[in-house]
Amino acid sequence: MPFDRKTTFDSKTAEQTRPGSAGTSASGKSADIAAEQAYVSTLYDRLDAERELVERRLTEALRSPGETPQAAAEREAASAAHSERLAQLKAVEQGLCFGRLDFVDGHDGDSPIYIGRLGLFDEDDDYRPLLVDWRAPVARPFYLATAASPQGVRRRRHIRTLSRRVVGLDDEVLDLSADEHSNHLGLAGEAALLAALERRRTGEMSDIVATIQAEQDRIIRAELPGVLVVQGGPGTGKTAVALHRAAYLLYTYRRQLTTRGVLVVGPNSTFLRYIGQVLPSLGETGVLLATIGELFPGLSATGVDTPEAAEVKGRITMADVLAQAVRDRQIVPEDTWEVTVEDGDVLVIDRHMCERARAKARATLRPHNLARRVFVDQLLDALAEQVAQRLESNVLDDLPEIPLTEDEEDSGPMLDTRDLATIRQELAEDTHVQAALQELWPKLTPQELLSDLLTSEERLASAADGLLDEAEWRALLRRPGSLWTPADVPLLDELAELLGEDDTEARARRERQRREERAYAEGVLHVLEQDDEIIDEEVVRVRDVLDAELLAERQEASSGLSAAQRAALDRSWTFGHVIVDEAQELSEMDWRLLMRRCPTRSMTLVGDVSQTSSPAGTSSWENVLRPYVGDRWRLRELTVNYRTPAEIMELASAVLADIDPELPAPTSVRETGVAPWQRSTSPDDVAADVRRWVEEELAALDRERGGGTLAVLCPDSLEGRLAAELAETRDAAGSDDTDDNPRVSVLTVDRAKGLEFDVVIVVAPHEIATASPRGKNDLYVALTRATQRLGVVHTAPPLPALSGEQKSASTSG
Ligand SMILES: Nc1ncnc2c1ncn2[C@@H]1O[C@H](COP(=O)(O)OP(=O)(O)OP(=O)(O)O)[C@@H](O)[C@H]1O
Repeated sequence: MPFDRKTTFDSKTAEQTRPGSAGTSASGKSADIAAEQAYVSTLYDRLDAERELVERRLTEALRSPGETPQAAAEREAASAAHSERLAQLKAVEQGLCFGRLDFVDGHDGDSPIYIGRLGLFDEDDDYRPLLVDWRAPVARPFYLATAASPQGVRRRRHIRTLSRRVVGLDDEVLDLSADEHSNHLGLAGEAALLAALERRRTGEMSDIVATIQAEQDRIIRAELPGVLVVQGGPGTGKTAVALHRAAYLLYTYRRQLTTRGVLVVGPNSTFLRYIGQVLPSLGETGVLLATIGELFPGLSATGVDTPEAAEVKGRITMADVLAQAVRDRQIVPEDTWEVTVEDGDVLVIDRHMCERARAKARATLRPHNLARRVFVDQLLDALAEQVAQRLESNVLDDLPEIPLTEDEEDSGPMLDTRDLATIRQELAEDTHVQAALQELWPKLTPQELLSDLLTSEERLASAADGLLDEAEWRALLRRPGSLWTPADVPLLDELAELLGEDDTEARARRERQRREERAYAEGVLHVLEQDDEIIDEEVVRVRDVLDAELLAERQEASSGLSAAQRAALDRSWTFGHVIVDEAQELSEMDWRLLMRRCPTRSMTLVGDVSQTSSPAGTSSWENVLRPYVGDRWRLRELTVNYRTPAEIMELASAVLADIDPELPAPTSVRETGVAPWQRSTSPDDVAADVRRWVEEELAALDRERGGGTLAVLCPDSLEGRLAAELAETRDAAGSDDTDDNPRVSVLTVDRAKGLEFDVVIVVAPHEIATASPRGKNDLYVALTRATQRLGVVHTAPPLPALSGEQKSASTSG
């Protein structure tokens, strides 16, 4: 029995709920719960007091008049800081304290420490820590200590609470005799972990802060710099780890990350909604959660590409196609152009003039819209020269020809540079000249260029010449007015770089603002220094710890908008750290965009190359990263599956082996004793049969677990039919425990990426597996979404991997 030396008891029975007790009596357990309740209540009192204080400060800040611009800025900064702190204090209400460590004699002053969602201190007792933030180094043994390596810990206690009430305690005594009996997966706080995993699922992910496991903790607390890749099979906690890492980094490297922000990229908006509550529940709100399709401010990418188009758009070759598409817009006319200017004169633009102007503009190596100035200058000079020559010859034509005498000199051109400048200015303002210049070297936005390109056979054929074959570039063609798709976003981003933006004025404005902020910060430092001198000349001078640059930065960071909010509005924002979930789905062009957003390459990439569905996604981390960081990246693996019970994983593993026998399947942490079922039906009856089976499963969920979620996962072709058939069942089942999300969902596999449900019914697996080149990966994803029960509905003969044939073939082979 793995539970020796582990004791679990709850407040209702005060009885141990696990076998092999450490021998605590029922009255002893009640006394323990009562003692912990008293401590936890003190913590909530402290929390309430702190909330009151911050609320008072916030009200005062909002009331302060802010008559001068300086006072108004101070007020805004103070209210933003107080509001953020208040949000943090409110977010930790549930599960404020979840752990306690008792140390062996002589270790850390012998007193236990309590671990929770944030740090609380006793102001009346020299700021003695009452509660330690889970991210603080001193809390680490809570996640890492084992009997073999106890790190001074004698007992680890998980404290279970419901609202503010202590409802149970799980104890582990860490001594070597316990190690003899410990589980083979080396789980910490096993009873608390299993209780968390057994919990009913809602449509929202929960945090795992109370039960983080050692292999996860090492990833969460890995150092900030560099690229860290986390590879792990389904259900190994990659998403959970990624989000807790964001919270840890914000806590540990607050200064660096508050100003630049953290970006978390997820595969789709359903997924972002699913994970949306985890960081706020950990008291962190300064993180931008986005899909790649949301990373071009002001654009909503709601269109859908064909798989062929998505694959081609994701290729790195598209960077060259786009560069060529930009060059194609810098025109040199075959024939001479005649431009009739506003006063009726006809000017000539010839090939030679354009070639020279274009060569000069390109030689600057500036982006298209910035190099345009050079092109325009060159051409205007040439045209002004043409006008000048014409004027001179007109004047000379009108004069009688008088030969020069011997002592007379040719007086040179009749028009001086001022005249030329005037002519040039008139030409620059002439609408016909402007139209010609716009045609030869147009000022372009990324949207204009991409839309022109994707709707024109001629433009595409030219830009793709030598880079894509005809079938490939034809896959990109679309009708004018089509919606933008997520795969367009990295292309638009690339074009934004190639085209550039003439932002001279905006930059001057920003520089002015920065100078003002710095001047303001200097003023604040001056005032603070005077205070210093009045109070105590011996104390460290303010300027020793703060300089105006830093203060200005803080001022900017706290001026109403958080870094995440500012980043969401700014395409060229660079983040302090970027976390990518389901990273295997990103295309080469997506990576190019992300690397631009993170020049320091401080990144955490989590994913599973066995789950890649996107035709543009990757099956090798090395291929993805080599162009950007060579081999300077670290790989960590997660090996334990916390979601999928062993019975379901056995079936899913057969599909994984069919994809590639070398790919390892993670080990399930628990069994449910319920084997997945498989039933067959005809394509005509599938909708009605699935409905019947869904209703049976819902009834079983209600009976056995008092509720829970169910998803039907199906190929695209069946989604509409099944959704219609299940509409009533879905309405009748109502919403999950969060009251927000329906209990029953019908989803295609790409929408179910990263999600989980208590029960999953996979319909038409053969169709899912054959619908795309990575269809078997999709099937593997679908089969690993359930936490309790799985059903498989066949509308064609079962795939060998699911019928067990493959297994028996390989066994007999
Ligand atoms: N240490 C833990 N304590 C409690 N629950 C955990 C722990 N680790 C993971 N889980 C739970 O296991 C489930 C799977 O985690 P998660 O979704 O992060 O896995 P994943 O590796 O991202 O899966 P996939 O690749 O299949 O999307 C979630 O319900 C998560 O809360």
